[in-house]
Amino acid sequence: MNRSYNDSTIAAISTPPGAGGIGIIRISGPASLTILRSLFTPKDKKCSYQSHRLYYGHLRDPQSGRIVDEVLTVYMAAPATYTREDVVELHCHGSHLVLGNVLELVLHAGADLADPGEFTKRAFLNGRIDLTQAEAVIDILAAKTRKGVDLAQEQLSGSLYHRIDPVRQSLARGRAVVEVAIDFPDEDVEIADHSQLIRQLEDEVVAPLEELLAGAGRGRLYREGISMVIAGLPNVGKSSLLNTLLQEERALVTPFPGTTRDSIEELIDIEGVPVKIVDTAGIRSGAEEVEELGILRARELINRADLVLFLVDGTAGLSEADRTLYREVCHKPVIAVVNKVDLCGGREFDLAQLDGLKSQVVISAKEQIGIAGLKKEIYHQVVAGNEQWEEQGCAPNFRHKVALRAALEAARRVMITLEQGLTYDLIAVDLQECLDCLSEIVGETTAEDVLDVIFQQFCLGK
Ligand SMILES: Nc1nc2c(c(=O)[nH]1)N(C=O)[C@@H](CNc1ccc(C(=O)N[C@@H](CCC(=O)O)C(=O)O)cc1)CN2
Ligand SMILES: Nc1nc2c(ncn2[C@@H]2O[C@H](COP(=O)(O)OP(=O)(O)OP(=O)(O)O)[C@@H](O)[C@H]2O)c(=O)[nH]1
Ligand SMILES: [Mg+2]
Repeated sequence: MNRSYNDSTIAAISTPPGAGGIGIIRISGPASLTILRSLFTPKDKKCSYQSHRLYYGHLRDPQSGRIVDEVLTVYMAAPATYTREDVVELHCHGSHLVLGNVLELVLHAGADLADPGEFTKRAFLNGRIDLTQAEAVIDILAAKTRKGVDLAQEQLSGSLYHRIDPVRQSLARGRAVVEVAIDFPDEDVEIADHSQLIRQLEDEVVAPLEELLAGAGRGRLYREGISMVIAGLPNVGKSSLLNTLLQEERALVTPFPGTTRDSIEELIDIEGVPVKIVDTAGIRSGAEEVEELGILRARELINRADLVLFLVDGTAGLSEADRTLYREVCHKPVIAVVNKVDLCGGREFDLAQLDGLKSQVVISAKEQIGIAGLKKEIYHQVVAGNEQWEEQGCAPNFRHKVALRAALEAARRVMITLEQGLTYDLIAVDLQECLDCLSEIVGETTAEDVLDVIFQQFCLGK
């Protein structure tokens, strides 16, 4: 598909701000080569700018003739480029000041500053990639774990598109059959076999859509991750556990209760799931003012958490205060973690007294005992009941999920109408509705404002 697009030439710094070895300015559009010629003095004066070849030389301010940077440049001729338009890249020294100077010259030579995501938007509008692939580019840049990157790379290579496209084809075939029946009512053209059409819808539309929808939870998990709060009485070892999970002395640890006041958040990767760990102030009554504020915040964080690690001190035994705190957190998914097992000689602590507790782990945060088991238990809790996520290939995002759901509803309506032998007009409408929802996912009928929202999530230069 080829959407129309304006014929401006755009430019941006495509490497991150700050100092780096190399910084790249990317230019896309019909004036790219003219702009290159006007700024670049190649070492080889007879250089012919063959496509996809790197050329050494200097960028100069055309007005003063002053050298702005020593560079490598590449011209890539349309359509075999990232955007399908003529593209030029200027590989400069990675100083933001140098890149700023060069960009200014490029804009002066006739380019417009690219909007965030505009290069990728052009790749989409010019039909090189579909919308799910463009979204995958965002996901690659935003992924928090290697697994997240893997899933995004799969989607970039078209995995989601290739799951949705056959469903669309099947719907289009079904629609053709129904339309013939609508167009020739007098000739008594009937859909030959309702049950066959129903079967086709079930196998080729409903089942694949259900499977894709089931993967949406997985998409959310690996994209957004979960928030896990470490909660417990003062001094049970919460900050020690944070440090051990991070393998870094991030939080202060002292033998004095009431050490942590402000909450501390850090991200770790548990089997590919981004887990935000939050260390909180130990909860107790009668604390002084500053500590009390920390405790208030701890309670808020517990309420917002996806998972609570309820930490208790294995040497001290389960106190009344522990029980009270447990009652506060037990409306959440909870793992009870018995700490300081190095001091209590591996003696298991009876947490059966805690109502409804399903999961318990024994560790030593200080001596790093039982940490692998704890991580396994965290992962188990996070995917509980969704183990099939491991095997599935696609990870639809929220936008895909909403459209998949609407498509599925429309497909089910078609089946019901067929079963009840109602009019073909109704069937045609719902088939089209289903098709439209899927076309929206891959970007063929997506409204301009939705596209804007998607591409605004990109960073500059992408
Ligand atoms: N220097 C540089 N590195 C980069 C990029 C870039 O734009 N510039 N990329 C930017 O994100 C990524 C690479 N992605 C790309 C994807 C497609 C095409 C491309 O030219 N595709 C054409 C031609 C393929 C071919 O030669 O067969 C096509 O698909 O038609 C280029 C880069 C990562 N590294
Ligand atoms: N022997 C032993 N000591 C531990 C263990 N975990 C923590 N400690 C000690 O317990 C004390 C309190 O540890 P912290 O990690 O500061 O405890 P906390 O729960 O963060 O305390 P607050 O921030 O005051 O709520 C420190 O002296 C730690 O060295 C453990 O597994 N074994
Ligand atoms: Mg602490």
